[in-house]
Amino acid sequence: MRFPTLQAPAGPVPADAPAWNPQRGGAMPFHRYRPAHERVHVPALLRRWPGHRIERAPLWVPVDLRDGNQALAEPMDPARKQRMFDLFLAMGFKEIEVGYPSASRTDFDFVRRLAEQPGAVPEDVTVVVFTAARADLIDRTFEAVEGLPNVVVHLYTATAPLWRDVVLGKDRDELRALITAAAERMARLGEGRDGLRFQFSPEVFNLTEPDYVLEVCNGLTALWDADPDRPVIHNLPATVEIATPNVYADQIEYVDRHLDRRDAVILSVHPHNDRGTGVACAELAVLAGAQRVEGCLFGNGERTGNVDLVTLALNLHTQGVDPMLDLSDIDEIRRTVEHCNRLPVHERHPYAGDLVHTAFSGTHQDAIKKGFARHAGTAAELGLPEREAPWSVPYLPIDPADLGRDYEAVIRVNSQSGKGGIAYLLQTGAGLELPRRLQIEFAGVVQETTDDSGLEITGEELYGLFRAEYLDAGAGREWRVGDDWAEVDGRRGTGAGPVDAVAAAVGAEILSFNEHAVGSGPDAVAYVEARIGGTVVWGAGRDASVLTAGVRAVLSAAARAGVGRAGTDRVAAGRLTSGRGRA
Ligand SMILES: CC(=O)SCCNC(=O)CCNC(=O)[C@H](O)C(C)(C)COP(=O)(O)OP(=O)(O)OC[C@H]1O[C@@H](n2cnc3c(N)ncnc32)[C@H](O)[C@@H]1OP(=O)(O)O
Ligand SMILES: CC(C)C(=O)C(=O)O
Repeated sequence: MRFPTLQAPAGPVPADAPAWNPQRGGAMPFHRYRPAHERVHVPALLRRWPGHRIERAPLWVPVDLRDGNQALAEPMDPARKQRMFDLFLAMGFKEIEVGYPSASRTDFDFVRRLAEQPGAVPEDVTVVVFTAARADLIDRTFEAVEGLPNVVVHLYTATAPLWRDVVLGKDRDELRALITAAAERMARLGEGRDGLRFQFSPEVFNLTEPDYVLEVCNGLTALWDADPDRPVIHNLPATVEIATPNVYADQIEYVDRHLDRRDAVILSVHPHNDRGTGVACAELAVLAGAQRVEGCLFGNGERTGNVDLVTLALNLHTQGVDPMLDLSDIDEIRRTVEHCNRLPVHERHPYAGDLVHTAFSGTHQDAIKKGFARHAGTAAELGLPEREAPWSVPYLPIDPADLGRDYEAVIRVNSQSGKGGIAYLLQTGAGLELPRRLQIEFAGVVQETTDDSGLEITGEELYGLFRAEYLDAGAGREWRVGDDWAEVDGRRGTGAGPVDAVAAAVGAEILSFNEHAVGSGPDAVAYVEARIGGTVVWGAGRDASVLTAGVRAVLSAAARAGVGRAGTDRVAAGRLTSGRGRA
């Protein structure tokens, strides 16, 4: 274990490093690996994909019940499989890979139940089943799908040189012969069956020579006699992600442009996420010509997972493209997937994590608060409900409401928060609209508390702090007022109105005064900024009477300036008993 004595790498600074970059290398055995472009050569290509845009959703195919399932320590039991399948239907998937029926009894029985239970598979939904290129497995697969009206039988074999050599022990020709024999068997078993289509995956496509992929795929297109009404699916997996996404896009575009009977082929992709770029690979592949994407919800799958279909779909949504899936209750989807997979979805997972719409930091909160206000204004101007108005709020790429979430978690306060977030929570939680300078003053109070505790503070706790600091500050004082006079604890003052008169009675000069009703409830809140004894302080009061709220705000400011706090000022000593109010 080197960590306790970890030192900066000792290697030399590369000769061509610019002066501003003093990094030294040599700490990691990187020389053991070869770059992707040496492992797979994509023939020269005048790329078109960089200039394309994604303007419609590809055909989505969830493979959670097969590829996702084979990655679980505890594979799904039949109840969990059914629950996941029902979720896919509810979300609007039209093609669903349901298992590897020749591999296990659970999968076989699950497919049989779908075939035998009336109405288990809606008419417009196609079931995909997976098989290796082995006669016994293919036969069992066809047994499983007997009676299903719309089926894709998905054949796979690894085609990359390392797999040919190490795993299958076959050269290119021998492997092509094995695939062809399997495909012929499938064609024979499927003869005369309506609603049956075929899919082929050259596993580890991304490490396979492109000309070999074309040789095999074009051979199968011909063998299965694909046509536009009964297209074949060629699915090109990045089984183990090994290169930057642009390399995958080049590979897909190359195949797209060289496939035979292109209109009789659905070009599909199946990215994994070993480099953390599965989503980018899928998106660039669609730019490059892919029409169908296989993946798993929230990116479950072998090793670092399959590409995440939820992220892909919502990436489209946030670009104004119909994702063609219903993701409007993301938390229910997440809960179901967590239940079925017995794996948690990370708090930072795109779109779905618990924390992904939450800002803790001050400047982000300030921007979001302003963004919400602007959004409400825009909606009003357009005469649209806020849920319908165009969305453009800083730091929130999606309206959480589109995913069935409320705004409660959007702003949360801790020691890194500023006035904007605090004001937002007081506004949304307690209906208080603090004037800007009071926001600044109160933020200091909050900061002291959160710095001391190191903890987050909830909206309720914030209101408690505000009440203790301001609303209760002037409590315990006796006062009465007339139109232009006031008496506070026996001290008299006069002014243009009762609140002015109270200010005069406690020796305060009012610099600003604001009041508003609290939501649709009976209470009003008043805020006073006052100069008292040379200091400027804020006070706030709350009451069902606007007048009382105003008086209390002045008394609160006075108390906070040290005037009238019990034991600190002589007016606190004597109480009038005939007053009209008690602060
Ligand atoms: C990238 C992917 O996701 S591929 C899908 C992988 N999924 C799974 O493996 C889950 C389910 N699989 C299983 O339960 C089992 O592997 C079974 C039941 C299908 C087969 O089990 P077994 O007969 O015991 O074989 P085993 O699992 O050892 O498979 C390896 C054999 O299949 C061969 N093989 C591997 N892939 C393929 C293929 N696509 N087509 C034909 N043969 C293949 C291997 O070369 C090896 O053959 P060998 O025994 O002659 O050396
Ligand atoms: C065989 C294909 C579809 C696959 O699961 C993979 O390559 O990951």
